[in-house]
Amino acid sequence: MAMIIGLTGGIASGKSTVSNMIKNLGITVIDADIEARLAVEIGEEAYHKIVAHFGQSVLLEDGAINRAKLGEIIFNNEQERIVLNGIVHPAVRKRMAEKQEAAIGRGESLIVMDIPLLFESKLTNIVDRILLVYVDQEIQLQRLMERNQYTKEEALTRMQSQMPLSEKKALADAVIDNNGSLEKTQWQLYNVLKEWGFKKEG
Ligand SMILES: CC(C)(COP(=O)(O)OP(=O)(O)OC[C@H]1O[C@@H](n2cnc3c(N)ncnc32)[C@H](O)[C@@H]1O)[C@@H](O)C(=O)NCCC(=O)NCCS
Ligand SMILES: Nc1ncnc2c1ncn2[C@@H]1O[C@H](COP(=O)(O)OP(=O)(O)OP(=O)(O)O)[C@@H](O)[C@H]1O
Repeated sequence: MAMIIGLTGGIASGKSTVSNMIKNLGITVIDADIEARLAVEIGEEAYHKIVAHFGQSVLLEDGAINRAKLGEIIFNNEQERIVLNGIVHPAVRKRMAEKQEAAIGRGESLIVMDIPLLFESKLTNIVDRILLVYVDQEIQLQRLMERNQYTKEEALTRMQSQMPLSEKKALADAVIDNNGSLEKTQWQLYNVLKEWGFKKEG
């Protein structure tokens, strides 16, 4: 039986950073953000539903989804966010389940699902263990503003559209504190994986 680890956190808490460390160990990581991008490519079912609801104004000249524009709408309006989630999330779940089946078929014993909204979308039942990447709110804000060149307000509206990391902390099986250096984060990751039965080869 494969063990499925749900890797979660908050926006800019360091999930991709940790997920890259996990991939470097040869473990398959299935990334919800990537699947969500693929699910809304031109021609996909979710793409058509987005255009039908949000209109042509959320499209770029080449017809692709204007992610900045759609983000502006949904991070400032909960109702619209619920509509978008309702369109995109079923397709993401389906795509992730297919990739998980394929990894199990290859005989992999540890599979990581990187799901930013694991708690918000009530997906905790699809994983065996939950690993949370945690940072303090101030650092989260600072890293998000820096990475995306957002104003403080833009960054805060995005953070506020998610469950606070302090609440997620209490619901996780293990927590990686990513306030410090990358070395400290890497060390914590090794310890958790070791505790959960992962043996590094070589
Ligand atoms: C609104 C969109 C177009 C903005 O795209 P953009 O390229 O700016 O951001 P990206 O997709 O890289 O997401 C960055 C982070 O934003 C946060 N986030 C994204 N969508 C949501 C949401 N609906 N609610 C809360 N937080 C969200 C997550 O922490 C995610 O890791 C895009 O995020 C989207 O399609 N969201 C809906 C699908 C979704 O929920 N994706 C997240 C995981 S399935
Ligand atoms: N320990 C750290 N020290 C300094 N900077 C860090 C650290 N961990 C991550 N960062 C930086 O913080 C930013 C957010 O990290 P990352 O992109 O991994 O977060 P994320 O949780 O995957 O975000 P999102 O959900 O928005 O995609 C990035 O610019 C990254 O380089």
